[in-house]
Amino acid sequence: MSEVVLTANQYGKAENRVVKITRDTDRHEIEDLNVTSQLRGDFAAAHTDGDNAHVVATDTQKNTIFAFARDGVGSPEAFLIRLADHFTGDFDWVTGGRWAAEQYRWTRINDHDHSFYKSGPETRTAVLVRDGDTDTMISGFYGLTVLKSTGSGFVGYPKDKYTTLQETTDRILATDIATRWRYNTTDIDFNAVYDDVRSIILAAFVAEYSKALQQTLYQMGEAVISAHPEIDEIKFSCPNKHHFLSDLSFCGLDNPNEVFYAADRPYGLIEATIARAGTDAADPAWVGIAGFC
Ligand SMILES: O=c1[nH]c(=O)c2[nH]c(=O)[nH]c2[nH]1
Repeated sequence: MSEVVLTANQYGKAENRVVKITRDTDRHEIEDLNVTSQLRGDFAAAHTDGDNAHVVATDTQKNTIFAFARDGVGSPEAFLIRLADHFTGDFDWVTGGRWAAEQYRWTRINDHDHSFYKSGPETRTAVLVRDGDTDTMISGFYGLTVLKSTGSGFVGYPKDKYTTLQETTDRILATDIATRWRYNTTDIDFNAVYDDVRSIILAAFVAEYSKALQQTLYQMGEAVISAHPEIDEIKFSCPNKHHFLSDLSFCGLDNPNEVFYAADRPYGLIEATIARAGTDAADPAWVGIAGFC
């Protein structure tokens, strides 16, 4: 048998679906999350000898998540920091871990006190990686679908014998924004910064004529990094949701950019990372976050 060694490992309880209702007054608040806890540290004996003396049960991790929710969530990021502090504080051999959350959006129905509709698919994300004394927080969202019906074009690309795409200076630009950004600190008001980053991204989508989705992603990232010194890096993964002009000539109709066929596949897939100049591009906290380059 070959000699082997245990290298990377982590474990915990994945996808704990926690809904917290704050009902101190008649006007309830809802926080709806999917939380994953994974511990890192000295767990070698569990793997090599089946010795569970260090294995904080995944069931215990789940219970801790629900117990902490009793006090409220606040922000997904703050909730993850609280979990990390607990597990690394109470168990000497837990030297770090990875805690992740998704948060689903609920909006009041007609400003009602305790009735809501789910205003997804837009979903907020947070990942905290703790390695000893180092915390790295990566926040983001996915599923925010945006469209502009003009103010976008695509020209000047190389043409070869396989090129059929016609140049256009007036097209629909539509995408589902998925983004994650890395903070260089955890000492911030995460909800306030989140709201601001989201609105900066939307404002940048609107602001300028788009010569390509690539340019628009870069402008979004540049705006976020410029406005937020506590963010060093932001990634985007965005499908180009093609809207093809429908040819209505078969029945004698013109089509001045009014009727489109919304193709669902294939789609262009445009991904980019925009970083503050001089920051380390290979932060290990990105490992395990799929779907971004
Ligand atoms: O914004 C775009 N970027 C591309 O790279 C591309 N390629 C393509 O066919 N259409 C588009 N649009």
